[in-house]
Amino acid sequence: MTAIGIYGSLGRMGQAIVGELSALGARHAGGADSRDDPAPLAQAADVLVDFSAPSALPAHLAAARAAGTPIVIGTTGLTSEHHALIDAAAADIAVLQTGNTSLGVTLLAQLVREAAARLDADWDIEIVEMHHRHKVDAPSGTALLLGAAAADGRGTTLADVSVYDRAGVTSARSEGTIGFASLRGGSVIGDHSVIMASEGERIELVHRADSRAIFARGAVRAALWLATQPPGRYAMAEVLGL
Ligand SMILES: NC(=O)C1=CN([C@@H]2O[C@H](COP(=O)(O)OP(=O)(O)OC[C@H]3O[C@@H](n4cnc5c(N)ncnc54)[C@H](OP(=O)(O)O)[C@@H]3O)[C@@H](O)[C@H]2O)C=CC1
Ligand SMILES: O=C(O)C1=N[C@H](C(=O)O)C[C@H](O)C1
Repeated sequence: MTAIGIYGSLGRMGQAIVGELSALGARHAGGADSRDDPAPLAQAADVLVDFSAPSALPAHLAAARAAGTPIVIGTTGLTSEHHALIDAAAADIAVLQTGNTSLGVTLLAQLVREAAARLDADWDIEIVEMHHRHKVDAPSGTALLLGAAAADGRGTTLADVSVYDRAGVTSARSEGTIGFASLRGGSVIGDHSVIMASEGERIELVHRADSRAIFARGAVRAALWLATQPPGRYAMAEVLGL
């Protein structure tokens, strides 16, 4: 039985993952949180999952790499420096990083890419997300993932077309940009809307998470799949065969 180690094991996601392990045929190899040395867990586990904090990612990746243990990274709020570290680690171990491990969002990203590819640039794309009051990063990792899919569908990159803040802006919307809005409040697990708006009509592609179990099940499925892969950087769509 595959032993899964959890970085961030006492958090909301860590606890949700613990609750899904046995039903999916996995074993709990243990957990590590902010006061723990990440190395022993990396050595004890067949595969790791990380749902902790961006500041912890360099140490978690280094421990996984030193132990030769594959790692699923679900932590969001990552910078380009974090992504460079992930690419470097993927030379030695199997790594899967995603802002959302759910089946629904993985499929939604493909629908968004397809819609953006088919619609002209005069269809404005805006992404709205809402999460619980405890969330610390914005926009959400999922919003960024969906924005990247839309930009990819249009043959560009999110870095070139994203607009994260319109406070104080006095000019009209620039064609081809992708805008983001983040709402925070209460206990909302995670809602995302990709709005494509043209003159006289509007398409809205929406995903609503009712439970963290969808992320936890996706993370465990990803870990079980990743445990058998050679070194490289992988995506959720490969796990789910989408
Ligand atoms: N990809 C996906 O599908 C999803 C991703 N997420 C992301 O997962 C992350 C965690 O979310 P959530 O569980 O709600 O957050 P919580 O705040 O509930 O849990 C975070 C956990 O990480 C631990 N942690 C914090 N800092 C460190 C550190 N420096 N080293 C080791 N462990 C640390 C905390 O331990 P301690 O209490 O000791 O500080 C805690 O156990 C977020 O980035 C979130 O956006 C969430 C849902 C789905
Ligand atoms: O912090 C959360 O809770 C979530 N984070 C992920 C994100 O940033 O997109 C995934 C999910 O929406 C819940």
